[in-house]
Amino acid sequence: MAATRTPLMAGNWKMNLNHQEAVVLVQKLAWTLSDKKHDFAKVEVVVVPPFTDLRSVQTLVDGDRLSIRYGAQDVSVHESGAYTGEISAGMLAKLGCSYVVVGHSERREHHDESDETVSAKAHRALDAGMTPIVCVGEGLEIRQAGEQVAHCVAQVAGSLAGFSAEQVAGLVVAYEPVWAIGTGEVATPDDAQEVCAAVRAHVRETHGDAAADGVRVLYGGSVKAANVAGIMAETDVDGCLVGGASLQADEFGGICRFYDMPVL
Ligand SMILES: O=C[C@H](O)COP(=O)(O)O
Repeated sequence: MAATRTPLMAGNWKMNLNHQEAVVLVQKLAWTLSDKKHDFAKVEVVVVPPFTDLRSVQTLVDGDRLSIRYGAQDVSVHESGAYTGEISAGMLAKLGCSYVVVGHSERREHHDESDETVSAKAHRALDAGMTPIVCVGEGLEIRQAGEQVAHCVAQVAGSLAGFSAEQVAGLVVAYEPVWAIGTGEVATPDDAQEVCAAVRAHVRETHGDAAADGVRVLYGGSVKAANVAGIMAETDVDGCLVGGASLQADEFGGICRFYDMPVL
């Protein structure tokens, strides 16, 4: 983690928690962090609930003037129209979303999303004033073949197609090795650093120093309060995209306060 970039902890709830449960969790998280006098300027805290929870989260965040930010798990490539079941970037922006996750491995796997689709979604998010969190990552076979860097860099190249250097500087890329998602199989800090550094080096090559120094690269995959400090000690890891552990306020609160945690 470099001092020039604000660390970002984003909790991706996936398809968990209804809108009432969402309010309870965000309230608990806010209390937990406020108890510890969390400085949100020091570590940015984001929750990424299902679409159906967003309006309730917005009402709570606005009403209680919380510093927690929130985002959506996906967005349509289309602006509006006859696309049943789709949610547009404009709708999400209107709900006060700051971030949109695009190209999560579960979307790439279960919905066949290509880098081209991911790029189109990232453009929609950015055009609507939100920050895309662009996910990349390799499956177990690619990891075993030692091709994780080439694979992830290619995904980044495809997913960031058409973005200017200035735009890339404000983006977030999340490296999530698929074999470490929800499995308890956390990548080592060295594994995380290897790919995060390669992503940044690629951005430096294609978009220049300002973009490479600005883009935040997160790690995701079985992150917990107990292992977050070691991961965050790596130079090119600027935060975490957290799944399961973000469903518990205490655990996610601990992750957000990684600097209080022991390095294992
Ligand atoms: O978006 C989050 C990631 O898929 C990681 O999920 P996990 O923390 O449950 O392994």
